[in-house]
Amino acid sequence: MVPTRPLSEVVSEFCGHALLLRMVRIHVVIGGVGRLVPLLVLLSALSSPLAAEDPSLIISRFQEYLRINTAQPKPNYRQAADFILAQASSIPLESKSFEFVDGKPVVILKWPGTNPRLPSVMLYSHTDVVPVEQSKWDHPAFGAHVDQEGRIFARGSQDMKCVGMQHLEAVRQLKRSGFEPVRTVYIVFSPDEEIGGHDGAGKLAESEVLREMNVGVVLDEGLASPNEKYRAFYGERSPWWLVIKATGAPGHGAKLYDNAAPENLFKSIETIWRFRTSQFDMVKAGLKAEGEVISVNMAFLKAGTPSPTGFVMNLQPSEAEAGFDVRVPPIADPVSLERRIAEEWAPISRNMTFELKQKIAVHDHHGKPIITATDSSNPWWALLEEGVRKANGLIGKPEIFPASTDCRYFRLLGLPAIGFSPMANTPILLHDHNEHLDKAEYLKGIKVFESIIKTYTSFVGDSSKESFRDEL
Ligand SMILES: CSCC[C@H](NC=O)C(=O)O
Ligand SMILES: [Zn+2]
Ligand SMILES: [Zn+2]
Repeated sequence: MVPTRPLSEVVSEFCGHALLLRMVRIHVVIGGVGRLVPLLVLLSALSSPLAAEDPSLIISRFQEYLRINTAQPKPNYRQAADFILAQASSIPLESKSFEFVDGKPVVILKWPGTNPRLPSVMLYSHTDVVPVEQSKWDHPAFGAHVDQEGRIFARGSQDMKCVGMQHLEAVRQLKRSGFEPVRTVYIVFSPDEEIGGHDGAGKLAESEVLREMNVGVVLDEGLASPNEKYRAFYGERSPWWLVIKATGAPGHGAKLYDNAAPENLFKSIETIWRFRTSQFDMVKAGLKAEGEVISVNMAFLKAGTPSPTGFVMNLQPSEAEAGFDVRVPPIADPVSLERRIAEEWAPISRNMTFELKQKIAVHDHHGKPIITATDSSNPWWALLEEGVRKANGLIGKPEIFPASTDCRYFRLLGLPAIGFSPMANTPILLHDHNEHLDKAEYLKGIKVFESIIKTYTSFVGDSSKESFRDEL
């Protein structure tokens, strides 16, 4: 069909680009009007640097990632890596996958800067998620269902597949807009954070691969904020996983006697709980933030003599133990905490022993807290705030992350690492049932990252403060 209007007018409506109009005229002369339809398709692709992308496509890519079941203890890392690599080639970005440990890929995407000598910006996320109790969810945890209010339900929607995809989408959009970063940007996807990150971030941090990336700053995960201000984290508490064990004489269930194992364990639990209350009270009173106190929570309680029908009921057991997840802030004194454990929580005088199954260092090898500076000695903090502000976002005061993240591996190298997941006005649902994130909030987060990436990669000031090599 020959169009009833001049071809140039149709095309002008379609993409509004003078250069392309000229190309149309040339092509029409060569190929005739019969080629109009494929030509328009071609034009729409060529004109994409100017067009904003359909949000439903952005959301469907997020859903696709959420639908990959990467729950511990059997994450499908292969499928996740394939998905990320396909995304990279569609942007396009250079990509490489490293298996420091077999079957646990670290995928690294690269957007080269115009000045590759400047330290790079690393946008970091983990690909694994925690397991789910599906029966307690209203929607399939790996279905990425969007409800009527626009909430996307999936394990990982907050922790932290949202952030990984936002990094990608922000770069995709910036590239489309024609933006050219001065600094190189790396987008890194790592395995195993939820089980300690030893085979992911741990291996990357000690590798030559990281040295060659010449990283100047790391952005990793933060937490959702129930109010309008985003949260940013400069440090985190160290997990100490404590098991205390009591022993005592066994005896008849009808006999009252001192120093039975359960009694000894209970005395410790009472002491530990008084300590827990004292810490929690400071948070409740608003004197300290959650990340600034030592938290202690019971993980398990174990005693009793098993029988085919349950437990032997008329026998007082000779052993009893309890496990605690203790979280130690970087400002706490780890030596006095360990003394407290030995002297008050598991004293030998009460036939008690203890073991720290996990004891992540609170201080670095100089005996200093493992934290990222938030003052003028670290330009990246103020630049983060600037990037958020330029995207019309609000950001709260620097915080200590209450749990643990892969940031610690990079901070230990002396690199500035900031925990930041742009989710405002969002309930904190990481590791919870019905984890979800609002569609609009997700899309807003992409804009925030675009602004941060622009601000970070355009910053060319004082690189003398950036090098971490002399720390090694
Ligand atoms: C021993 S590292 C454990 C890491 C884990 N990270 C997120 O939840 C955490 O429990 O904080
Ligand atoms: Zn996480
Ligand atoms: Zn987590």
